[in-house]
Amino acid sequence: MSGLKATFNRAVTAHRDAQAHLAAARLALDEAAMRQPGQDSARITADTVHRLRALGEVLATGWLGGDSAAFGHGAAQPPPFGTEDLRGRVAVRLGVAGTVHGMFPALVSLAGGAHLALDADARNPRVAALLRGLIVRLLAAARPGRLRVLAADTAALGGTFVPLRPLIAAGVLAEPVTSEEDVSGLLDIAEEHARVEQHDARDIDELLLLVLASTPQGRDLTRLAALTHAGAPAGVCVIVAGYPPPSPASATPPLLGNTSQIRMIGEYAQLGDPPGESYSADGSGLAALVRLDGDPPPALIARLAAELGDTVRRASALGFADLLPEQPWTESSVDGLRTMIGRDGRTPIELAFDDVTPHWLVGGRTGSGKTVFLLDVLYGLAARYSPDELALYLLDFKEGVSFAEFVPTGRDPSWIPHARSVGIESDREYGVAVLRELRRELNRRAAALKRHGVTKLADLRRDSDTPTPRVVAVIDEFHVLFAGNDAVAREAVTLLEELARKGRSYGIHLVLASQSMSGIEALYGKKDSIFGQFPLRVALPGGSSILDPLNDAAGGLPLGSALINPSAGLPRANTVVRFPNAHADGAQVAALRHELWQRRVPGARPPAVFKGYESTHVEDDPTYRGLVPGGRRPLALVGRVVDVDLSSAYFPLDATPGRHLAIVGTAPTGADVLHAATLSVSRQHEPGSVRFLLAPLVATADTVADETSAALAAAGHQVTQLDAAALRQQVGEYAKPPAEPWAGRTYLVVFGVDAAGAALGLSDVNTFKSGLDDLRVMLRQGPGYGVHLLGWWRGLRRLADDLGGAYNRDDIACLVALNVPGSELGMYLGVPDLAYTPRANRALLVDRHDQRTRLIVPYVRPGHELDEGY
Ligand SMILES: Nc1ncnc2c1ncn2[C@@H]1O[C@H](COP(=O)(O)OP(=O)(O)OP(=O)(O)O)[C@@H](O)[C@H]1O
Repeated sequence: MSGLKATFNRAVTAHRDAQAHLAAARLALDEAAMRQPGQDSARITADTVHRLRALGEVLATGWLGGDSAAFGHGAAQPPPFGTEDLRGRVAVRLGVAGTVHGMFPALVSLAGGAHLALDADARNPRVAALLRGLIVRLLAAARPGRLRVLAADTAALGGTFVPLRPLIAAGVLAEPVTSEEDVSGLLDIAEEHARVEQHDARDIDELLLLVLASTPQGRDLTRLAALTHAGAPAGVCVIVAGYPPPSPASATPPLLGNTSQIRMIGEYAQLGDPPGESYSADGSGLAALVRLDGDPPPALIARLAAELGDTVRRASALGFADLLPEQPWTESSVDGLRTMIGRDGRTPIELAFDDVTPHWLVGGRTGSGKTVFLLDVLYGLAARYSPDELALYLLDFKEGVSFAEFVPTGRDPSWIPHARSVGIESDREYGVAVLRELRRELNRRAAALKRHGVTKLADLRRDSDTPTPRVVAVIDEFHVLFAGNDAVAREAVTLLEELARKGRSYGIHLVLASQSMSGIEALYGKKDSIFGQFPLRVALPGGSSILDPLNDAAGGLPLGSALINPSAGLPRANTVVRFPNAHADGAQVAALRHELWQRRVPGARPPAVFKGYESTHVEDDPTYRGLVPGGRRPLALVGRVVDVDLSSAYFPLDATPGRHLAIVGTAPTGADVLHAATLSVSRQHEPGSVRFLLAPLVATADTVADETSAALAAAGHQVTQLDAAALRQQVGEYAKPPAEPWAGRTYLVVFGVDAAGAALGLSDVNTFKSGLDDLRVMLRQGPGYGVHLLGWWRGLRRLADDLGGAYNRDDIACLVALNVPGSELGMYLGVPDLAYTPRANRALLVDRHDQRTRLIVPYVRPGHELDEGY
């Protein structure tokens, strides 16, 4: 008993000796600020907060029985706001303890390698309040930038930290994690932090405070224990509730190091001996029960959040402008490209496309900030390097507008002069077209190196006057490319593999971004061969799948931060950076884009743009506008090819048997395609030199047929309307050799050929031949006399029947398939693995004579609604 009494005396004497009146005054202040429930918020002034912080520091230096002289700051001159750098131990108040001699603050040693454990978890409201109070006190005491708090609450799903929400909202406190998986992620971050701090022999840069509202289990508890043993240089402080966990007597939980243990006894707490010191001779801790401070009043938290939020924002403010160089376009990309992408604490972090990290893999769940991160990178690069040093290919597969701001629009004519092609809501086929284009560029560069007799791109750049910019190709949601084990996916894999393997030597760099890698590995056993070439991994929140399976540090990342790993995701190579939100700085981004655009060389071309959702009109096609009479072979234009340049999709109609056009499918777009094909051939003939026989056989096409007829007539062409019977008769005529070969071309334009089935089935009374017999002869011989059929069939079966079976399918060599199932089409064409999925605004162009198969955007008339029912 006398030992205990001596301890009390020591505690109280320490205070008395150290200007007890000052301590008492501060205690009173503390009580006023922290303990009075329902306190009038008007009384909590900035001054109160300042003084609270001051108290934090005084308490920190005035450990019981320690250096009492440290109290000598004097109440009149409280230490300045947030001064604690948390490099060594600090003492933080838990509550008050009392003896017969009076009350004194009960302090616990934290930081500097000291930790705290509570035997009840945060489901105990007093424990929850204590955790909140400790976080508030430490935040209040810490110098801005010196303390980072990560909190986990699997016990109450985050409820423990709800009262601290103003601090979370202000960015002072990271969003607490609530799942065991995310707790593992926090431990990863803490371990990484410890490793980095220990490595760097200098003082710790930042204290990481890990607050766990309950004790993790199994391996994670072992990891937590290891952190408590890591010592002061690790810069980690653990506060864990619910330790030791209830466990069978046989299983002893891993021992925590340098940890004060608190035992909850009803509404009191019993404080164990601080690490390395003792209150008692027998090691039983402080022999006075501690009445824990209650919750910090909400108004106080709000004030603190406002002040700290401001300071934090100012101290660590990271705006889009911070990523930009002083002067645009001054860097050379000979040895690589580099740009700043954000900060780790206060340290700026640069990433590079060079020999070490030629390609990047970016992962993160939807909404994790992938687009923003990519925009930061792209604008950072575009501001540093001129278009002679950098070219961009941007490809986005998702619905949205990731890269839309890089291309001119009706409202804003500017574009990023580095952008060569931009795909928005792209098709997989467009993706493959871009990859093919990149391979062509790679081959061009390989040939140029050979020609110049050099082996390195840098040497080629020195030897040649032609700029050879480094190429960065960004593919957002690239997993879409692999969706479906078909020819498109296979080609994409092959191209990606080649580009990833050889790109480094030729200055072609890939950035693949995705929300998920699952599926890709299952489909192709090629994960390693492709992704092994992507040493730089950028994991945003939820992006662990791009890291090594043992590296789940991305689990607890807050929005606006990314884990950078230049070792293909291996654990222990992580750096967490914060990156600015380019979306939030819209005006600055637009200003930069305009500035770069103004700097473009005169005559620079805007990027080729593919917008997957946009329909296309023949009138806008430069090829169409350039058509004039007199060409050697008339071209029937049907749409735009889904390729990098969106080239015109057409069929040359020459004298080869079978040069006719069949548009197939029930989609009303069929009539529009026929309209475009007819108008395009009409532009290539002088009026009067050609005949158009127009058969509108189905009601759905009447409007289009009338428009076609009117447009032809307006252009001065001769147009004759046919019904089914007249069509049958004309087909009979054209099955015979004309009296005068090459009297001029004739185009039979039939809207709904299938509707002529009955008429074509009739036999000629003289020749006994059916219209179908005549049709087949006409199809073979007609082109030789300048007769071409342009027809829309609504079913593939009807077309096959009209031709007399698949054997005759070359009799109409030019096909535009709309909503025809890929398997049916493949069977008809004799191509079993045909990769075609019918969808609105797309068609497949097949030219049987030159073995061309292309996905196209078929022409529609302006105002045509996209077909439904796919
Ligand atoms: N650095 C940041 N700081 C603050 N907020 C950010 C930051 N980066 C992104 N955000 C916000 O997160 C939200 C999602 O960002 P973003 O659109 O980039 O995500 P995403 O991963 O591309 O999502 P999705 O895949 O659904 O398109 C946006 O509202 C954005 O403002």
